[in-house]
Amino acid sequence: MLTDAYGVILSVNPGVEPHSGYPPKALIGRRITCLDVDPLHGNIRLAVAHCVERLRPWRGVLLCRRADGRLIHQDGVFQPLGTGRDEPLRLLVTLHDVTDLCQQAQYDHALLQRFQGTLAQLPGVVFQLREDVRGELDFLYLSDGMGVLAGLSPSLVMQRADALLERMHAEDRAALTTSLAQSSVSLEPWILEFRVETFDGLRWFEGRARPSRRRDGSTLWDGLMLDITARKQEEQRTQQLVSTDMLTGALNRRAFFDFGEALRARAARQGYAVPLAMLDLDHFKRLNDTYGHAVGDLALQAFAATCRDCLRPYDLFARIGGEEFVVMLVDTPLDEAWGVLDRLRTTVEAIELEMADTTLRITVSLGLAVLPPEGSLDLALSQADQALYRAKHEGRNRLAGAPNVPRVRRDARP
Ligand SMILES: Nc1nc2c(ncn2[C@@H]2O[C@H](COP(=O)(O)OP(=O)(O)OP(=O)(O)O)[C@@H](O)[C@H]2O)c(=O)[nH]1
Repeated sequence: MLTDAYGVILSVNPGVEPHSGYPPKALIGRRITCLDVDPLHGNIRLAVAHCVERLRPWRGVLLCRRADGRLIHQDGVFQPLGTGRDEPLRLLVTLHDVTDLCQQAQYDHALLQRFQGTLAQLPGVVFQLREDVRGELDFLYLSDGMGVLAGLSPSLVMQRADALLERMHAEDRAALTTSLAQSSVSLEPWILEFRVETFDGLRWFEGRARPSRRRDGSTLWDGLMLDITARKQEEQRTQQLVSTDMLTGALNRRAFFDFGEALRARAARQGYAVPLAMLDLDHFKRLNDTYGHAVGDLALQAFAATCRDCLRPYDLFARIGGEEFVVMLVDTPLDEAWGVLDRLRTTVEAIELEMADTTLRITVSLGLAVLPPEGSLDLALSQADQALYRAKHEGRNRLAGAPNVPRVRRDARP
């Protein structure tokens, strides 16, 4: 349709009737603002003013009222014509009914809002992660759970995936790289448990996602991260219960063979030997018989606590029999092992168990063997046991080495 500079309709094409409901004749001579749902303040008035003042086209969505009163959305284009000096200014106006499109957009928007509301309520983080062909990772989407669970703003992590990766536990970061690479090649689901440093300390997460390959060669994972800290703590408590000797707090026999085997495999891979010692309290039957089983228990507890103090947290220390213990010294050269165990022996010797009318002392005998890189744990244990037997035989309260474990004097100092 064509209007003058005041928006008065000069001519219309017949197509105006189906979507406005007005016969063309009924519109000629009226202001075009009569089509607007709000003739005084609506967008049609603004569009006309814009074109007249700036002599530039205007485009936008107009909310109009049809002749039958029904509201419709129109995509309106207002184009100024005749902008020369002698020509009167006219406006060429085209209107397209986009009501269906707008309703669809409103519906989609409402759906999206509901969907995002639901995502925000989930006890986890919904994410979409992309790995491009150069192996660079970036999050295309992260739900608000990222902020709630890890204290990291989703938009920050979307800008820079490293903001999350840098907070991951170093061991888990390596596992993440490996597991994503495997999932990307095989297109098998990705699953990983990992730790993240959050505002609330170190927390455990479980990530699960399905990969898909995109046309540009990148891989896209759609998935979920859940906070599994409570479950992990429970698992750790249970694991501790089943692997710990209740009386002394040392690892029990079963745990020793589990962890010892893992330690053996790691040492074999890395090609180093592990010193291994058997420890047995001396004349323990006599102590039990003289002072009673309860005092014997106290002695075992004091002994185990002393051993823990003398060893490093990552050495393996376990009670494998009544008053029999075993130690595996991690990352320790054999000559140092002599020194460590000698110090342990003398520290045990210095334990004073205060009784009502006396002070009890205990001693320990030790047998040292070595688990070579390709050796067997059972064989090393039996060699340590034979060395222990020799220590007992030679008078107790001493450290003896298996035949293949020569004593190195310089490190045998207390
Ligand atoms: N109090 C207490 N005693 C235990 C426990 N487990 C084993 N024993 C006792 O430890 C003693 C071990 O005695 P033996 O194997 O004869 O050895 P020993 O008396 O220490 O003699 P040597 O090893 O030759 O110095 C036995 O009397 C067991 O009953 C325990 O959990 N608590």
